[in-house]
Amino acid sequence: MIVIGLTGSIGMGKTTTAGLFSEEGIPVHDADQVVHDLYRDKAVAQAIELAFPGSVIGGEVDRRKLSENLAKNPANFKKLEAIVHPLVHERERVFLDEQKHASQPIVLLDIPLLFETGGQQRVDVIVVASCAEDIQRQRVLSRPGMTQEKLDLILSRQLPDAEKRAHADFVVDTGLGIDDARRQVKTILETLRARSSRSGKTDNA
Ligand SMILES: CC(C)(COP(=O)(O)OP(=O)(O)OC[C@H]1O[C@@H](n2cnc3c(N)ncnc32)[C@H](O)[C@@H]1O)[C@@H](O)C(=O)NCCC(=O)NCCS
Ligand SMILES: Nc1ncnc2c1ncn2[C@@H]1O[C@H](COP(=O)(O)OP(=O)(O)OP(=O)(O)O)[C@@H](O)[C@H]1O
Repeated sequence: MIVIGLTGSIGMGKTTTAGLFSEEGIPVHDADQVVHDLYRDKAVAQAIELAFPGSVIGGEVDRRKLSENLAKNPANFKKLEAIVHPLVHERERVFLDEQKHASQPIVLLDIPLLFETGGQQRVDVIVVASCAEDIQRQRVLSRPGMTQEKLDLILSRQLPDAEKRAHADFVVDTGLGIDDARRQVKTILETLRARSSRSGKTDNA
């Protein structure tokens, strides 16, 4: 099974690109989505309320409250990540086991902090979603509740885009529109399938 690791800085188009892989029949595991789901879990919400009082509303983690806390004290990111990341990794392991049992030839892990958390070890191929910085800022700042301060805070915790691209096996340019990105994704999959059928032939020779 080929495990693709898809990453990219905030607003670069990871989720959209993951959706294009999904359209092509590739099973996708989305770490950001897992975090959002975990925040609705009672036990997780309790642990986060203990560490960050006032960040749980109605039994669920309120991401806006949590963001306000992090903006006041960015050192708290480490404390939050220590609670959340092991749970995300556990979900990821379960997903990979399930897909392996189902004999899926290619799967995709959408991991925003792939490089920052040593995730390169867990994947076979790295795809980076990227676009020009002005497009990225425009996209992110148009989101409700997003501020320049919050964007800068998140960017300060992410490996710069140029470094991500330098370490990628493939880059999907998401600044050219959805049809172009779809074509790029199809080409990546064709390349991976051709590679794996070549290596299959070599193994059997
Ligand atoms: C900071 C939080 C509250 C902001 O929530 P919000 O709904 O506004 O944003 P969302 O979760 O959609 O993330 C937006 C972007 O920020 C990135 N981001 C999120 N957490 C982090 C982090 N710890 N370090 C760097 N970038 C991060 C995301 O990957 C994404 O690209 C939330 O992202 C969070 O709880 N993060 C901690 C968990 C984490 O590390 N997630 C990353 C993937 S496992
Ligand atoms: N190929 C594309 N063509 C046109 N618009 C795109 C493309 N990819 C992404 N976008 C747009 O850019 C915005 C951000 O995309 P998306 O949510 O996929 O990014 P992300 O990297 O997952 O963001 P985050 O890091 O915050 O989770 C969305 O409005 C999306 O529609």
